[in-house]
Amino acid sequence: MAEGKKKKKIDGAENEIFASCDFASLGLHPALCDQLRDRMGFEAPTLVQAQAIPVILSGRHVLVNAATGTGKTVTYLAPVIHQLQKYEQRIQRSDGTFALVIVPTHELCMQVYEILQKLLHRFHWIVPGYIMGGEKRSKEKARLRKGISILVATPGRLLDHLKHTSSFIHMNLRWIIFDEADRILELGFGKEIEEILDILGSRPHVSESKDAEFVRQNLLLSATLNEKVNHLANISLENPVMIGLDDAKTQASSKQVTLLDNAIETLENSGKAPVTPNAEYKLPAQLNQRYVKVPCGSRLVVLLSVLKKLFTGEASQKIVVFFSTCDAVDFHHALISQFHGLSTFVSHTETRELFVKCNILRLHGNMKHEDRVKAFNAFKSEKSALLLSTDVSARGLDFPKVRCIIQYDSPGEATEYVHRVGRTARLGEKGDSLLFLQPIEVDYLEELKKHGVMLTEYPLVKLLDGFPTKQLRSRKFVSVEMHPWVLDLQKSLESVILSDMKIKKSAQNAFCSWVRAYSAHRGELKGIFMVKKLHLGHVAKSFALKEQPSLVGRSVQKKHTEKRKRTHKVKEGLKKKRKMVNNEEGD
Ligand SMILES: Nc1ncnc2c1ncn2[C@@H]1O[C@H](COP(=O)(O)OP(=O)(O)OP(=O)(O)O)[C@@H](O)[C@H]1O
Repeated sequence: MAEGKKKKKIDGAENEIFASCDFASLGLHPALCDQLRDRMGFEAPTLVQAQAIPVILSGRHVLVNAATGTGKTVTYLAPVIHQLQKYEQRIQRSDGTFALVIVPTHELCMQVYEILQKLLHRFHWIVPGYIMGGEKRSKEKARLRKGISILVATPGRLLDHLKHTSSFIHMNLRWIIFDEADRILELGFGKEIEEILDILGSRPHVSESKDAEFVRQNLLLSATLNEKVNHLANISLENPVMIGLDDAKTQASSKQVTLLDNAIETLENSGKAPVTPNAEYKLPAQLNQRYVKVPCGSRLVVLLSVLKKLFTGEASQKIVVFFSTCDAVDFHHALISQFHGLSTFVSHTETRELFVKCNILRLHGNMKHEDRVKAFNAFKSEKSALLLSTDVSARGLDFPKVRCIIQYDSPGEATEYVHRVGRTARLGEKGDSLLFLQPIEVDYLEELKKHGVMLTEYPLVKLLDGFPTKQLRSRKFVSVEMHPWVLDLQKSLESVILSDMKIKKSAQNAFCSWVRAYSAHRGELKGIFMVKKLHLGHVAKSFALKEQPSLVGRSVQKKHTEKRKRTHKVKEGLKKKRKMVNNEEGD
């Protein structure tokens, strides 16, 4: 939370974060403005808030596209609260739900709910609430029966209650908001969303329950929009105002965006979302983006070396490492939490210390709900910690002061790259990101370039040369794989695996699911991340496994074929595949 943050300018006016106006001038109620200032520490609106809030207050449907960490949550919550507190007759719990916020993950659900609670402090008659997979249905039913004015929900659980909880009153529903709209669809919840919109009678031209006084207003928000959002926009928004979709227009207007008419006039579009396949994504200008080219077999050693360097250089810092599967998160968490470094080289006292000295947390969709909540809260409040995670953390989560994002397993779609790196460099803060690529994967940089994302190379050899080794070093450049530090560290890692059956099993599981996830890349990315180009022996090495690659490889291939056959039978193949990797998002 960027509480008490001052106005900030980065590299000139175009990267200005805050607008030169105050919340009151946007038309918000004074008590809400006090709340934003006193409780949240927000002195001025961000640019997107200044642009969008007046438009949302006008009642129009809106599609908002703004960079990660620019304050989109308050952009939609503040106008909704403003309108609800304005009702002549105070709304009551028995009136049921007035606003619905649909989000893709449990963590984002909790986060939005917490912000809501803070914003509603002075408006005690407006009741916030949440429903999401993992929670007890019976408790949620009881809360819905009592009445929730603003409800935050994941799509699967929401649909469940819409169908089976008769005491869920939604006849007064006025707002439906999709936060991280594209992710909800990517997770395969398109059908659920259509069903939800049908049940709520909220599709344009379908709804007959509209009267002049009580019009529906739907909002869609994301830092990245893709073709899927076009579809959602078409089925849920009616003649929407687009905010942030046309850079030239929005930047030109960003200085005097406080007037509603001006904002609508300047930003209004035809009503069809102009999303092109190669749309440029907005990234925080102050984000330092790099990639490191690492041969497959040396990946684990390089990851640990980078982490060691980062945590040694700056003892107090927060780093997130993204993996493609839950098993990979579990394995690396277990390994890093017990690895003490080079067994034959460091002194006795040193070996007692962890190789990467920090609090190590993990977060993924296969964890128990309570453990997810614990990890999420811990990483939020820690001053220094390492979070190992799947993409369950990639969207919308606002962990304060994250210094660096490491994408150890590549993200796939460029949109996912943007959201992962968006966990750092929020609201004008500094941030670094590092993308791991194997030499056979470097074409991925071209893929990112198509979306205006440019990375510079990380000096890997310099990093490796900075570590001590037993062997005398020749002056000549040796390959990364043959670097003495890499050889020594790899040996030590392999000895940990050899001496502990439990962690060995975890490494094998992680290896198998990693290969499965690798083969699940879709579309053009299949041509970059090709399983057949992988050397499975080297992949095994990257899990510190010494096993013959063919043994593990065969079982993986067999499992993979079986899985494919099963998946074919399931209608919604995409949903299945994504859940295999990330599990339980959106339910
Ligand atoms: N006007 C403001 N002044 C100061 N801080 C703000 C303001 N508005 C939002 N913030 C803070 O900025 C941070 C980012 O906000 P938020 O999470 O809403 O961004 P976002 O655009 O939704 O990001 P993402 O695309 O990653 O979901 C939060 O810590 C929030 O508290």
